[in-house]
Amino acid sequence: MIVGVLALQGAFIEHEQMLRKLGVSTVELRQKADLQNKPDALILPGGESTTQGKLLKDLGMFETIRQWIMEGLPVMGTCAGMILLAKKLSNDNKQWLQTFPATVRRNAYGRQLGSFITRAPFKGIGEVTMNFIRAPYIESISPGVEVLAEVNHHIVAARYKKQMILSFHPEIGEDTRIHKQFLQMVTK
Ligand SMILES: NC(=O)CC[C@H](N)C(=O)O
Repeated sequence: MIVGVLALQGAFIEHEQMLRKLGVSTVELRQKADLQNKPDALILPGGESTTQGKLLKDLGMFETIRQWIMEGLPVMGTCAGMILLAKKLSNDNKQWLQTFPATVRRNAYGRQLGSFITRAPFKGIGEVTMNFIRAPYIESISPGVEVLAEVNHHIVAARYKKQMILSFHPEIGEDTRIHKQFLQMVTK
């Protein structure tokens, strides 16, 4: 299995390290030429969604990646990645790939003081540590979306078909269980 990690900006190296720990090969997607071979799954890392979205378009990568996801390529979007996948953003008039039928709020915990760590249950795993960094959360979901985790009554992780979105950063720390769950979704 080869997982493509979008490597334009943000926390992509940490995802690659997690996957390496799990014995999975990765390929960095940095430019259009990197999309010649379709990977078995995709990770859209945290970072700054506007920058990432613009780069995807400017580099001519946007349509291929959107098409791949629409065709069912499994994808995990964390933080900025969640924003890129959301069908709608409640507090931003931009929109990006729009493949995940949910409304997401950017910088939902505030811009400056919006970073924190907590522990909460994650469906199918149990309690996990969650690192929030100027994170979004999910304000509403469409039918067919499965909630995977909630913190303070806000949805912070969800799944729709082969797409998984997370408000927090599962690539921080030593816990590989969320990546493992994602890989199970890829192989099923
Ligand atoms: N850690 C993150 O990915 C933060 C996301 C960032 N606040 C954005 O709106 O793009």
